[in-house]
Amino acid sequence: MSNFSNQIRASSSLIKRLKHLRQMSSNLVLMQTRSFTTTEGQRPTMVHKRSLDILHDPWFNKGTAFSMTERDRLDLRGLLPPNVMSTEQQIERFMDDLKELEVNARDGPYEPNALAKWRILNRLHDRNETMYYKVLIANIEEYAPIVYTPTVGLVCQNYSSLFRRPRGMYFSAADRGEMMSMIYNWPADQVDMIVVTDGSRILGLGDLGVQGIGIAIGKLDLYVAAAGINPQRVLPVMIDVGTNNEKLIKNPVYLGLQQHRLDGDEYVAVIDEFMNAVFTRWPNVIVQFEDFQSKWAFKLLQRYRNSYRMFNDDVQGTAGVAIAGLLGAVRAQGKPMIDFPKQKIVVAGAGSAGIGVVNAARKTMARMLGNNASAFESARSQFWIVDAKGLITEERENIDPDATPFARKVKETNHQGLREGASLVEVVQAVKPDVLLGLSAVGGLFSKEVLEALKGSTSTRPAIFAMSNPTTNAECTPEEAFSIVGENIIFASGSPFKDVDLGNGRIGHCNQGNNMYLFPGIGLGTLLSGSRIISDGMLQAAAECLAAYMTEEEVLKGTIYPSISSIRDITKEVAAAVVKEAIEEDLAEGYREMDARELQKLSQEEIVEYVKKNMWSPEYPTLVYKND
Ligand SMILES: NC(=O)c1ccc[n+]([C@@H]2O[C@H](COP(=O)([O-])OP(=O)(O)OC[C@H]3O[C@@H](n4cnc5c(N)ncnc54)[C@H](O)[C@@H]3O)[C@@H](O)[C@H]2O)c1
Ligand SMILES: O=C(O)C[C@H](O)C(=O)O
Ligand SMILES: [Mg+2]
Repeated sequence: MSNFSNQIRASSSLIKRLKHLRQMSSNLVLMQTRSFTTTEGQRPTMVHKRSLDILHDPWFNKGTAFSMTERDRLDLRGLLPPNVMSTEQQIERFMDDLKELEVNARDGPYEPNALAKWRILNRLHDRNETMYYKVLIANIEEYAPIVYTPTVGLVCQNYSSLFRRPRGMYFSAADRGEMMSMIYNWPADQVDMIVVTDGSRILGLGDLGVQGIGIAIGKLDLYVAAAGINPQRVLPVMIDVGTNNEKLIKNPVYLGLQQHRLDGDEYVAVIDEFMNAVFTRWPNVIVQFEDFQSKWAFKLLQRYRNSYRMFNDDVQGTAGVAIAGLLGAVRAQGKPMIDFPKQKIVVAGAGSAGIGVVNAARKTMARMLGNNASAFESARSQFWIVDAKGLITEERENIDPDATPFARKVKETNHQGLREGASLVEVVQAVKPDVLLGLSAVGGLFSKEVLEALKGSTSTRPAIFAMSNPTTNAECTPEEAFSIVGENIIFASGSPFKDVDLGNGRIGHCNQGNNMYLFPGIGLGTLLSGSRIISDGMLQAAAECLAAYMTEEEVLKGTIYPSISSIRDITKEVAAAVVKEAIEEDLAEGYREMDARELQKLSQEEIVEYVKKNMWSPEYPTLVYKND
């Protein structure tokens, strides 16, 4: 009996325990269901789309809020900026932007509605590419300053707020080991042109991190508008290795990795992995490096230029544009170009752009002087380089190896009454240069004192190149240059300025000395020649073509660069010059049905025609549905 009652007691307690367990598990289910309901709001939605088709579908798009798992499973990895955001952060970003609209729209004193114009154009770009490029090409003079320099700088500064629909690809430090598979998330089978930046030096605006993608987009707009590269075959890329901009690291709505930049071998490994991935998928692509800080610009150029089809626009494109302008300035003095090696040139700025220019200018001078060792040595002495620490001489401590060949010798500086670290004013006063060229990113560096000193120039027509971007970083304005130095000068700036009214119907012409006159033609010419690399000769041919584009009459009037309204024509000519040089150097391997042997047979006119025929124009094709 006791056994029986014991059994009853045991089984009733078992039943109780079971009941309790059931209750607990049903509570758990309830809790799970509740928590599921509160965090997600609904059961998963089944989608039959992937990749850009989701991002472009307003029903499904979550923008930066796609989780990493979703990004992986929906083939979105790399198509969005790396920072995964909550809905609250997204809304904060949107509201900030909406409320700041009026304050942010202005770009300097000239353009009160710059950002508003950019937004309208950008929306058109998202909806209808053909129409966008038709508008851009037909109005290039008016809208290049919006989609490109200078407003693109303001766009990059505000990109975390302005970001709407993603464009291009993002590879981040967190994607190491994944890039080869991520590159296949890009929906186009063929890509001809990539512009890549790591955002470390955007124009003269410093480290803008992931927001620098705007500059790659702006450069590719010119590739399409000026060079006729098919917009379906361009790819803007941002390599986000972090940022050293503390404001961005602390900004809750920043779109990029909120960590300091990778450096050293770790950094190089990321860029190597990216290059390997893109050239594996698209062996014929051309990669333009843009706005990398000088520290890496030269190193990466040397690392890749003999094995990949790549170039650095800030180092090589800028150098070519500056040489064309410098040769124009010689002609504008009524002298033959061959007099270039006699020019005394003071350069303010020893970064990727400044050093790129002096290296190329020295080589050009040396070639004119006979292209031997003594010519090369004598060309060196035509340059005086001033950086943030003043004149660079042999006595400079920890001198940057890229600047070393241009360090002035102590004997020379003593002779001129100069010394290590002499100020820009002192250098201009002592040297009395023919040319004062600024690539310093310091707005107003060519102060009243500096320009006054330039009045002592020994040139009959001194030239001022205020090449830093954007507008606020120009070393001086054309008004300052013409009013202080005199009417008989040559003036060029990196960002566009209006011509100056000198009174009595005379105008002071303001040239735009920007690498936009070369990079589209360098890219197009390389593509159409099928050259495996971009040689010095091809770059030189591009620069000489730009220099020769201006007539004697134009140059004598002070116009040393073409108007942007003819950028499509000048790009065609530059591309043809690049193709021709590639053929002459036996680098041209051909493009599509035009093989290397066919290319060899083309005359100069036929090369130009070949280039013209291969430039894409924005026309609607007839679309036909194909069910495969
Ligand atoms: N017009 C164009 O086509 C074109 C092309 C490339 C670059 N840029 C412009 O050139 C500028 C520089 O680019 P970067 O890549 O060489 O940048 P960078 O930061 O590497 O170099 C800037 C250089 O300027 C020097 N500098 C700073 N303050 C100075 C001062 N007070 N006096 C003299 N020198 C000073 C620095 O020491 C450094 O050597 C940027 O504004 C960029 O937009 C223009
Ligand atoms: O982007 C430009 O307008 C020119 C140049 O590449 C720059 O970095 O300033
Ligand atoms: Mg640049």
